[in-house]
Amino acid sequence: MSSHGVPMPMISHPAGPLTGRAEVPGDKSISHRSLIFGAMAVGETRITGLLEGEDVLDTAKAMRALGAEVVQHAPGEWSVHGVGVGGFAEPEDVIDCGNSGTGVRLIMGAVATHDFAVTFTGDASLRSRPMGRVSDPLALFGARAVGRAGGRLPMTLVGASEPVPVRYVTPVPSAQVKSAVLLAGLNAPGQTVVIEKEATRDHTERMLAGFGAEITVRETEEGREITLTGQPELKPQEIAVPRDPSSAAFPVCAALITPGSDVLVPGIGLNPTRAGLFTTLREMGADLSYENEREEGGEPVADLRAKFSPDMKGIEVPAERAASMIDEYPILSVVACFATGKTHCPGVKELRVKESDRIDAMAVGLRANGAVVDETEDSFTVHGMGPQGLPGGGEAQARLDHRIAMAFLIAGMGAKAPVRVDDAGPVATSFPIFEGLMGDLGAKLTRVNA
Ligand SMILES: O=C(O)C1=C[C@@H](OP(=O)(O)O)[C@@H](O)[C@H](O)C1
Ligand SMILES: C=C(OP(=O)(O)O)C(=O)O
Repeated sequence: MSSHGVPMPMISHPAGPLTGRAEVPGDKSISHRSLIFGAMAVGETRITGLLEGEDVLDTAKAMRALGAEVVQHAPGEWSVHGVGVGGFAEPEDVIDCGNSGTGVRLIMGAVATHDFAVTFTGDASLRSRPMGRVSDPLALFGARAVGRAGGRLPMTLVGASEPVPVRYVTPVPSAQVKSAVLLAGLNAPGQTVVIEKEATRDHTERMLAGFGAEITVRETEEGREITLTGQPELKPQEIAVPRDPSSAAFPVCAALITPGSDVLVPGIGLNPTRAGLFTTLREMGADLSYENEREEGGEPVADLRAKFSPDMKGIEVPAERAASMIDEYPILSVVACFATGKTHCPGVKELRVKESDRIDAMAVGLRANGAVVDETEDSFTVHGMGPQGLPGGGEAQARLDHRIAMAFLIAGMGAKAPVRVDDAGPVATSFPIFEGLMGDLGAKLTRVNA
């Protein structure tokens, strides 16, 4: 079920070879930021390759509600006429961010240093996720938040009328928390400093610098320290959004586990804060190569070529790598079923507060399809079954989580028997063309009645 629909069950049947070219959509993290930063610049930002998934479309609506002019000109081609830092207007209604943690947390940051109140909500998944991790640091700027028990949405944020700059050490490895503080800092006078002990994706730092903000990053004993000078005039940009490595993960992993496959996934951003899955797969012995390596918009980019890999081995995934592949653990746990030996993933407590509890969702769904998975509060282990792979034949619950739905649909392609997913609707939040794209490669996905 998407935030507005009925459940859409889907069955993924064991597939023949998957072959061809998989042009995945634009990066979700960069798409949200293009719209939000564009809305805070003075003048017109033009965007190509924007991800038109539900999460990003909800952010576009929110930017309109705050006073920016956001226009779609053609598929993927958008413009945002920004209102300048400090220029947002009080929205007339509640802001509904649907399924998107990134959307709600970044927008909460962006409005926290404006002198008005905004009420935020989302779908059942987003309403279950913790927002205190954002409202706590925003209180340091002078904002006040009232939400449901446990810091859940709906939540009303009363912005600071006289914001002060903040120094904040993030207590969890989260680019959303870091970004919320930096966005609030944009409209506070003086320098806002965020320190993160573990580096998380750095799109906010890179893009704000591109928009002309004064932002510096240095390594200190405490961690990675980011200093932003408040109240800049952000200059509008031309942004070409690179293709999303988190979406590329699905056709890549499908090829690795499906006999005879050879798939090319062109133009994928390999920013080191995002590319942990591909490093892990190569360590496991996957036949995954980077072709035509180049730079685009200051980011490393390559075409990924993935081939069926019957000789993968289970590995210990370093905990330090977790942030750089945090959204990819569901699909990694599927690939791990097809490797020989155990794959152990420590340091992944954050998976418990995503769109679903992803450790539990994967463990339960994989077990229902014949795998052995152990879990602790902050880790899990998949007992690989070697090239004979996953038996399949079971159902998995998507739990309003796009990555869980897609991971199990990919599992069915390499499994011995079909895998049924109770609801493929959430896939549209980040990868609206998934069904057609995988079908064109040779996957057999069928929609069934609820
Ligand atoms: O900043 C971002 O764009 C994101 C940060 C990550 O969340 P956390 O900040 O909660 O780790 C990630 O899981 C999410 O898909 C996108
Ligand atoms: C965690 C994710 O997204 P968000 O936090 O933006 O809902 C994701 O896309 O895997």
